[in-house]
Parts: sequence; C-alpha cells; structure tokens
Amino acid sequence: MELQLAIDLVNTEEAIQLVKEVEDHIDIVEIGTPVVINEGLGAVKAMKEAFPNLKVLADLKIMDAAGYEVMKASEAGADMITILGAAEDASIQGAVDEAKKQNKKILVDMIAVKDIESRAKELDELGVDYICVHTGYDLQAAGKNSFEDLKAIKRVVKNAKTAVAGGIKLETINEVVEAQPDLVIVGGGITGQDDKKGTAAKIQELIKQN
Ligand SMILES: O=C([C@H](O)CO)[C@H](O)[C@H](O)COP(=O)(O)O
Repeated sequence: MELQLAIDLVNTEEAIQLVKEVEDHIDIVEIGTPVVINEGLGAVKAMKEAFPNLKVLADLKIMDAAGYEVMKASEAGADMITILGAAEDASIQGAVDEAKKQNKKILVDMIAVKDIESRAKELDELGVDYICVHTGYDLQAAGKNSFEDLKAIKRVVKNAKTAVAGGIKLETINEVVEAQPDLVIVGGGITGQDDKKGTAAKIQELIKQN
C-alpha cells in the first residue's frame, strides 16, 4: 500500500516547501488540479526536478484529447496522470496507449461516476493502471466519503490497482486501510495540519503495516 500526498491550494514554491517537510513519509506527490489550473505543467516539472526520487502525479482530470495531454504531462516529468472515469472509452484508450509509449501510469478518477461497479469493470478491461474512488471537495462538504465505493470496486477490479481519495485523515485512516486499497491519497489531512511531518509519519506507519 502506498501513500500519495495531494497538494491543491498552494503555489509551486509553497508546494515544494510542503514536500520538503514530509518527503520521507510519502511515495507519490500529486500536483493537484487547482495548481495545474493556476500554474500549468511547469508546476509538475518543478516538482519532479526538486524531488527526482519521488513519483509525481499530475492531476489533470483529463476528459478529452487524452493522448495529447498525457504526452504533454509526460514531457513535463509526470510519472502518473489522471483521467476521469466519465470520459469516453476512446479517450481512456488514448490515454492508456500514450502512457504505455511514455512508460507512465494512468490513474482513473471515478468522481461523479454513478454506476461505480460497472464502470470500474469496463475501465479495468481497458487496461488502466489505477482506479480511484474519490469524493471531491464539493461532496465532502455535504459529509460524504468513498469508503463504500472502495469496497465496491474491490469486488470487480481484477487487473488495475485500486485507490481512494477525498477527505481522508489520520482519524479515518484505519477504516480506509481495512478495505485494502493499493494507494491512499491524502491532501488536507496532512497539508492542513500544524504538524505535517508527524501526521504523515503516523499515516505512513498505519499504511505500511498493511
Ligand atoms: O483531487 C482533489 C480535489 O478534486 C481537488 O483537486 C484532491 O486532491 C483530493 O480530494 C485529495 O485531497 P483531500 O480531499 O484534501 O484529501
């Protein structure tokens, strides 16, 4: 089980400072969608240059022109790129094919997908690397989480790795770990804490026991 730190609400310089604090306790650093919107793929490039030993995920949440966008993110140094599960199969296939060419990984974000189980099965057959259930900020505000969705995809996904994101904190990590995802994504649960390093270390310890 791996830990991904999601960085969303800061600029590139602040993101790099954040990662310096917790780099020993994470496997993957995510350049979040708001950062990419604000600063472009330069943020991905700067992060990879600052931390060549960490995997960098570009959270582009691709919806179309997938092959091209995966190619550009790869050129910027991303090791993993996200596409939305709601995208057309042709887009998913384009992303998968380009990622294979570039030796990168595709993570599908299932945000807003209604029939999680059926879509996860289809995506698995299309050859994506990770399928991630995700409660975005706007539904987190309404008290939702993705723990049941994680159990649902675990029932049907045979080849891809499974991941979970959205409002995960030290207080809820045990429930997440019990469902045995391959990847746990934590943003505000680490970046919003006074003791970021200590919190990341505790989350990492609980994750690595599994
Ligand atoms: O993908 C995300 C969100 O849509 C904003 O871009 C976050 O990175 C993801 O939700 C993880 O962050 P937390 O919910 O703060 O853990």
